[in-house]
Amino acid sequence: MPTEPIAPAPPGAAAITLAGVGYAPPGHPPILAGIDWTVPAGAFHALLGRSGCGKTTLLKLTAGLLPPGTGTVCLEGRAPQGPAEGVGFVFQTPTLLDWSTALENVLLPLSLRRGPRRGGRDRALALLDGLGLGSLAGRYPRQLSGGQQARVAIARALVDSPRVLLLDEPFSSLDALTREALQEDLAALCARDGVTALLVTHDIAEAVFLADRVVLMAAGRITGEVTVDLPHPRPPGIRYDPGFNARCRVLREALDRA
Ligand SMILES: Nc1ncnc2c1ncn2[C@@H]1O[C@H](COP(=O)(O)OP(=O)(O)OP(=O)(O)O)[C@@H](O)[C@H]1O
Repeated sequence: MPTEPIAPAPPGAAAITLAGVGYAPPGHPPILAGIDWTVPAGAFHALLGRSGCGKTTLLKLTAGLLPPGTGTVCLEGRAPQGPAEGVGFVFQTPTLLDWSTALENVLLPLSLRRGPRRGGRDRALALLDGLGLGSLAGRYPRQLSGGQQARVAIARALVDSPRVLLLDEPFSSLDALTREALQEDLAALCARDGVTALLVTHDIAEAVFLADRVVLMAAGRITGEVTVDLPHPRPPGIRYDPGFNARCRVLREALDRA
């Protein structure tokens, strides 16, 4: 059934709200309990925690891919019900279609929804170009490196001009230099388009580089929140700044305590 278009949330209004959210898979103990979290429109929040603490489960609930057992999830003013217009998702692995070119993969969300929109191809090519893949648009995934495939996945998530981007450790399989380059591209694209982003990561420096606010999670509960009061988007050189490293240390110590 077609859904009504949703007006973008004004800057500062809540784009994502989780209230008292808990989840237990059928026949299993709870993975998440008592999650309260608000992401304002246009903000970039990161969810940081050790492997297995429940980060991916929380992102799936936010996207509407899982229903909450308790509490409520509100994404742009409504309860999410699976993939929705205005919401982009980047998974842990690029999950590209092997038989489609990079450009065709980027255009996929438009083709699935209502056929390629006017200007969709131009936007896809511009995104690929902006991510350094302008000359590789006609290549198939097997002809691309892991980092290039990750870039295609980001372009695909952005092609429909999402207002909200949900990212699940999108760079975790990449080498450090490629990861940093992609973090810089992502920060620039989100800042340029005013996208609200929620990034799941276990990389402390990645959270500090990208996020305005970092939420810490352990054993299915939020254990702390830290505001990252650094300029946004951050210049690459900030990684060598003592203030950047001090914030990484604060998060590291908070994770150790959790
Ligand atoms: N469908 C399920 N049934 C039972 N247990 C599950 C199910 N899905 C996840 N779990 C368990 O819930 C916990 C949280 O899983 P989740 O994938 O959310 O963690 P995560 O923090 O994203 O981990 P990672 O950083 O390793 O990706 C894990 O212990 C996992 O084994």
